[in-house]
Amino acid sequence: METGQCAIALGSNLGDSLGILEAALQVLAATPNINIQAKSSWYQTKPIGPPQPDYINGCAVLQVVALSPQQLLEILLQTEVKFGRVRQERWGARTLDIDFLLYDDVILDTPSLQLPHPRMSERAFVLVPLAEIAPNWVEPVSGKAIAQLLQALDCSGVTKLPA
Ligand SMILES: Nc1ncnc2c1ncn2[C@@H]1O[C@H](COP(=O)(O)OP(=O)(O)OP(=O)(O)O)[C@@H](O)[C@H]1O
Ligand SMILES: Nc1nc2c(c(=O)[nH]1)N=C(CO)CN2
Repeated sequence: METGQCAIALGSNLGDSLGILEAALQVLAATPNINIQAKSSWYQTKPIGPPQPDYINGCAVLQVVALSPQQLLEILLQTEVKFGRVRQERWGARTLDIDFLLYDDVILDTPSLQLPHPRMSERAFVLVPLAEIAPNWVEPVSGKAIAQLLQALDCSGVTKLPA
């Protein structure tokens, strides 16, 4: 059966963020046709957007079997809902945000799903953890590897948490 490699970013800045993020990864690991191949450290990050508490962010690489990009997005959105995500202000505080970053070298531009995630390359809170687990993955729009994209960013607001 067809397999794919996907990268996701997770973030939380409301409630027991670390507990929520770990539990979300467990839910994904227990989902049929999804295997977690790598998981980054967690990072405390300064909020981008409106004033709000610091976030905890991290990334994971998933191997998926017989799941289209749209099907994986649905699973990620359902997982957000499970952890009480209520959609409010754009870029405002949330218990769980999961962004779908990459699916192999797929480029997609539909109303419900854009791949690669269009804002990933400008976000140190995404690229720092992703570079830890997938530094050589080439972002297909820029043609640049994650580690190379990261060199252009200011990472001063991103602090690794102890394991
Ligand atoms: N690559 C993607 N990952 C996640 N959601 C996406 C993606 N591309 C499009 N979407 C759509 O965007 C919506 C998610 O928006 P959401 O409110 O989570 O954005 P945000 O997290 O506030 O902002 P940002 O997208 O800048 O991280 C989803 O309903 C989904 O259909
Ligand atoms: N540091 C940080 N800032 C953010 C984040 C996030 O995950 N981390 N998510 C946002 C909404 O997508 C808006 N701002």
